[in-house]
Amino acid sequence: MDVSVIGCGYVGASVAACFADLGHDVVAVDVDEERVEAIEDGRPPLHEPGLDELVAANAGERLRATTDYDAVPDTDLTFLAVQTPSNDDGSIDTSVVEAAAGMLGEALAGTDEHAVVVKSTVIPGTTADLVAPAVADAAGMTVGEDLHVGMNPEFQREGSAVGDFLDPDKIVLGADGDVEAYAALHEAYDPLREALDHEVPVVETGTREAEMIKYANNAFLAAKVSLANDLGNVCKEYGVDAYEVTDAIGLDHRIGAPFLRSGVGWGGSCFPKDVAAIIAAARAKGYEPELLAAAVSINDRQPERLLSLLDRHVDVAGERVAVLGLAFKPGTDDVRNSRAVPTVEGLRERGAEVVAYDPVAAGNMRERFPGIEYAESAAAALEGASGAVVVTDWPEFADLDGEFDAMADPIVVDGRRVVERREGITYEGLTW
Ligand SMILES: NC(=O)C1=CN([C@@H]2O[C@H](COP(=O)(O)OP(=O)(O)OC[C@H]3O[C@@H](n4cnc5c(N)ncnc54)[C@H](O)[C@@H]3O)[C@@H](O)[C@H]2O)C=CC1
Ligand SMILES: O=C(O)[C@H]1O[C@H](OP(=O)(O)OP(=O)(O)OC[C@H]2O[C@@H](n3ccc(=O)[nH]c3=O)[C@H](O)[C@@H]2O)[C@H](O)[C@@H](O)[C@@H]1O
Repeated sequence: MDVSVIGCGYVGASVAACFADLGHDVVAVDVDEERVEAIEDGRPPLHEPGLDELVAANAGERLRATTDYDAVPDTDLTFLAVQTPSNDDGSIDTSVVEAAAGMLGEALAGTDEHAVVVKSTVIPGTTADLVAPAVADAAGMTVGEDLHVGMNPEFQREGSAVGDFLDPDKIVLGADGDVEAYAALHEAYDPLREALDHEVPVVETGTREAEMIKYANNAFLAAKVSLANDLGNVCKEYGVDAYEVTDAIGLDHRIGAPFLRSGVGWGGSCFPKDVAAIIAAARAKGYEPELLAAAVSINDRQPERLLSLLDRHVDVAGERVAVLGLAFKPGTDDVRNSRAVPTVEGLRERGAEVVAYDPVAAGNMRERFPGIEYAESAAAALEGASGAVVVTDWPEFADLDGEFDAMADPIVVDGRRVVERREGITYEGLTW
């Protein structure tokens, strides 16, 4: 099948490379020349484990990249995978999707038939009410006749995007009853399902439902972590180990073990953006989503709770304090909405001299905080520090041991339950 993917970011690049590897002829389109050049040269346009091999293996053959939309009409199906950032009030900014839909429509003018599928995360109604008319008007096509429109949300995580795409828990196909759109999506996904040794549930639904499934999925997971944090904060007040509690409740199949790790909270490019967007969308309709709003405020509070535990042991004004971990989660250099940002801000407000360490994310955090010190290793960050806070659960922090002896005052406040408690350090867990 000939497939085009608009947008070569985290989602678009991995989706394009995976579909090519599964045997489709894929053309990836982006306005960013560097990303296009990278793919054309056989290099991944961004860091994502496994993407390098897939791009190298398929570039120049089943995977091509271009800045030119003229390549699109030769394909049968186009996925729109451009960014959907937040407006200042948290609502979704659809201007990039709308612009891409218009460009796509212009390129499709004169085409006999085409399927357009939104992969970006968008508020219910965006596909049917904004994208479909934008493409149809620019192309001079008619939705449901020669233009088939669908919505296929993506559930991959950063750091495991390729693996998640190739072995999904579910495939959601929204197409408002358009048989041709469902058929095109099935044709795209059939090789993936055939390559697996187990069945993948395929949910055929409407475009609004598909859009909402994506938000509900992220909102549920974010709220699950916030509930674990809320309960964890209660545990801490009572001297109860929240991890023993969540390990036990996670055994109840109705609860499930994943996403119960309490600590300094959730960050990244998606949970904060998507929870804010669905809250804003609810409010726009006059509904107050109280539980989701509480999930956000609990999340916003956790970094300050982390620092207040440090305050119990040391007045950090004028003192060197180590921040271990800057990425929003391990396995990535992404610092967008990382809990390290409010943590560093809180330390600086207290007058601390911050020395930060992250195995890969220091470069990105330097753009946000150029004025703090960045250490080359956790050991170097800890040396002479009067306190340390752990913000990211990088596995290497679990191996720290004698390094704490070089601290001026070995106070360790762990926001991720990754450091081993040991003799000789004053250890505080955020929720244990
Ligand atoms: N990052 C992730 O792990 C996940 C993201 N999503 C959703 O997928 C969507 C895309 O996210 P990312 O890939 O992270 O974004 P990104 O910002 O990494 O990539 C978007 C790409 O689209 C390109 N682009 C923008 N306008 C264009 C146009 N008119 N024509 C062609 N290319 C254009 C940009 O240059 C950029 O390379 C968002 O809605 C996001 O919420 C969904 C699941 C996972
Ligand atoms: O829409 C998206 O873009 C993606 O958002 C998340 O993926 P991602 O943000 O890459 O990372 P997660 O592994 O979900 O972690 C998100 C945040 O939650 C935190 N978290 C996660 C799990 C947990 O138990 N505790 C916890 O604090 C992590 O530290 C991290 O800051 C979802 O897991 C993906 O399914 C979704 O496709």
